Order: sequence, then C-alpha cells, then structure tokens
Amino acid sequence: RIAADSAGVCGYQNLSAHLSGVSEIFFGKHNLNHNWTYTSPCFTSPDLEDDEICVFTDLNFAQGRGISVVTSPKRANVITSKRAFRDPEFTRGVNQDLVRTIPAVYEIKELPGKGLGVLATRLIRRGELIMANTASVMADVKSEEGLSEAKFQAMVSAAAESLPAAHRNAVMRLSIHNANTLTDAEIASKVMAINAYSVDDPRDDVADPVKFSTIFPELSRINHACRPNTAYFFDWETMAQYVYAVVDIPPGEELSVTYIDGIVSREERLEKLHVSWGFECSCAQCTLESPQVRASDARIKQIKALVDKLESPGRGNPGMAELLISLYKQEKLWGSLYEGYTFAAIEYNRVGDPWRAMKNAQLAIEHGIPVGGENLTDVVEMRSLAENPWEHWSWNLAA
Ligand SMILES: C[S@@+](CC[C@H](N)C(=O)[O-])C[C@H]1O[C@@H](n2cnc3c(N)ncnc32)[C@H](O)[C@@H]1O
Repeated sequence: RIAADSAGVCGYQNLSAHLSGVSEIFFGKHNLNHNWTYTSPCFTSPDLEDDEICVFTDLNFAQGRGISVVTSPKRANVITSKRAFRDPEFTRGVNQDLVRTIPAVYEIKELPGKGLGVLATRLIRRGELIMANTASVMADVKSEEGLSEAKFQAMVSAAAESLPAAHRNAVMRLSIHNANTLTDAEIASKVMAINAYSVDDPRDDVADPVKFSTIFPELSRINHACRPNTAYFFDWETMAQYVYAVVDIPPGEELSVTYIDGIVSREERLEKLHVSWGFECSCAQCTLESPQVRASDARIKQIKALVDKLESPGRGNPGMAELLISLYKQEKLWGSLYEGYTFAAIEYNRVGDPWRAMKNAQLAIEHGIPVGGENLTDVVEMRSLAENPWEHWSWNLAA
C-alpha cells in the first residue's frame, strides 16, 4: 500500500509544499510488491489518462546506496520484481564510486571545452570492466510527458533529495552546464536532462513497456565521442549500468561513450548533439580536417549499404561481411565490430565454410560481450553457431 506519510524525508516534504493545493493530488490504493522506505502522494493529469505518478524511495537498496523512482505503482512493481530488489546480496560490490574496494583505473579531471571528463590511469584492455553503477534516480518518460514541467521538476527533485546524503550529493553535483541561480527543483531536472541515460523495458512482448530516464552518477561524467572507446549496457537483474572497454585504452586517454547513433554523417551527428544534447561536439572524429571527413562520411554510406544487403535474406556474401568488418575498423567503430563478425559467421556458414564461420562467431562473442553482455542477441546466437555450425539454421543455406 502507498503510504501517504512522508514526514521526515526532506525531498518529499518539499514536494508536498510545492504541490499543496493542487487538486489532482490523491492517495492511491495499490498493491505494491516491495517495501519501499518512502512513497510520496500520487499525481495524475488528463494527459496521463488513468495513470498516476508517485515517487518511490528505497534507502536500503544496494547495501544502503539507495534508489528513487518516479513512476506509477504498476511500473514500480515491474522494477521491484528484479533480483536486485529481491536479493540484497546480489548487488554487493557493483558500485565502487561511494565506497571503493577495487582500485579505480581512471580519474576525473577538468578538460578544456568539455567540463569534467574521465581519463584512464593505466592501460585498460579491451573487454575490461571499467565501472558500474546501480540506478540512482529513475524518471518514467510517461511522467515527463504527462505532468506539467513544474510537477515533473518537483517529483524528480523529491526523488533525488530523498537519497542518502553522499549519493544525493553525487547526483546533484552533476553537470548543469554552468547554470546558476536555479532552485533545487530546477537543478534536479537539469541534471536529468543533461546526464540521464535511457533505460528501456527488457520485455519485448508487453503492451505497456517501461522506459526510464536514469541517472548513474559516476558514469554520467563520461563525455561523448562519435568513435567511443567504451560501451555500456543496462542489466535489469542487478539494475546496474556497466561500462566496458571496446578497444585497448592507453593511460592518459579520455574514456568516452556515444550519446547518439554514430553511424551517420558528421553533419547529422553535430546537428543531433546540438539539438538534443545542447553542446557543440569537439570529439576527435568531429574535428577532423575536411578530406578526412569526406572519407569518413563515404565509409558510413558504404557501411549502411552493406548492412542493408547483409540483413536481407540471400543478398549477402562473405566478401561483403569482410568488407564491413574492415570499414568498422577503419572508422574506429569498435563497438559495432561484433555485428560485422556476426554477419561474417552467418555468411561463411551459408556457403558451407564451417571453420571460418566458427572463427567469426568466436570473434563476435568476444567483441559483443563488452557491448551488451552475455545476453546480447548476437552473442547468444553466435554461441550456438560456434558450438555446432552444421546444426545452425544458416548451414549450407546458399547451396
Ligand atoms: C553527461 S555530461 C558529461 C560530463 C560533463 N562533462 C561534466 O562536467 O560532468 C554531458 C555534458 O558534457 C559535455 N560534453 C560531453 N561530451 C562532449 C564533447 N564531445 N564535446 C564537448 N562537450 C561535451 C557537454 O556539456 C554535455 O552536455
């Protein structure tokens, strides 16, 4: 049951103060499958139809690190069905930013034109785990779309402020683009807008999928590069986002992730980062000289044409897949290489060459795990091909 009593929680008190007198406030009666430390009053609006949005905080989550979620009671139940909530030991050691037991392989420093950034302090090998954070503040995209700006800000602010002090400070100190004279509620929503990652439903067969903007305070210090040296993925069982190296990273090099789809022309990338993210990208790929930009854009065009052919049944061949792998390498699209190896494994198997198929399947697995973990569709598929190419659906298909 949702407890309307939020006394003692500074975030929730502010929320109540901010919204007192708002007629849509009501206290729902819901079966919650988790014992949240605090639950706020719930709100609705005509745009939300019969949905209602509340703030849920669990101070005990992940060995006392805490988590706050702005969502409906129904979607809160989807989250709390995960093992991270059911088995408190499951998240032990995941977070290293607040209480460190493993030495960090990076440091956070001020970088010209980018604010803070993260630099490698030793050689980080491809495939190494660099950092991981359980979710801090999760804001349901339906709450952002359905509530007024003021209500959304108040709820996100209440969510952040209700976290334990060290965790709350790590969230509230994230980049807000040098904005000053903001209220706490405005800071919290700016932190969300500039730093949140999208976390989507793990189930692909549901009518009401969950989709959250999510803060991971440590990861949110990593700047964008169109050709990043790390990749990240969210694991719904630990409720954590993991960052892995997708190429060897020498000491002193900046760690980067991509905030956008990098397989588009430089012009489109700059436009997207400007419009959606509000900054002018100064990554190595965006600051190339014109001849290199033209060469890079041409490769991107060729990559797209090849992927298009390789995805259409019967239109690809091993040569196309080998060319795609080469183009990914030339473009330093390390996080996409596993797709090239997957296509190559399938194409070689289709023409009845099991040994090259197995070699490429192994490479797809090795390059895919840092990008999406063991459950990545291509990793699962390539495991079955590598084990027995003759029994795989693609065997000798071209014959
Ligand atoms: C998620 S934060 C990254 C960490 C941030 N630099 C900080 O100081 O906390 C995103 C912001 O960092 C800056 N940034 C990230 N990547 C950048 C890039 N490639 N070029 C310029 N600025 C960048 C932009 O201001 C962007 O809105």
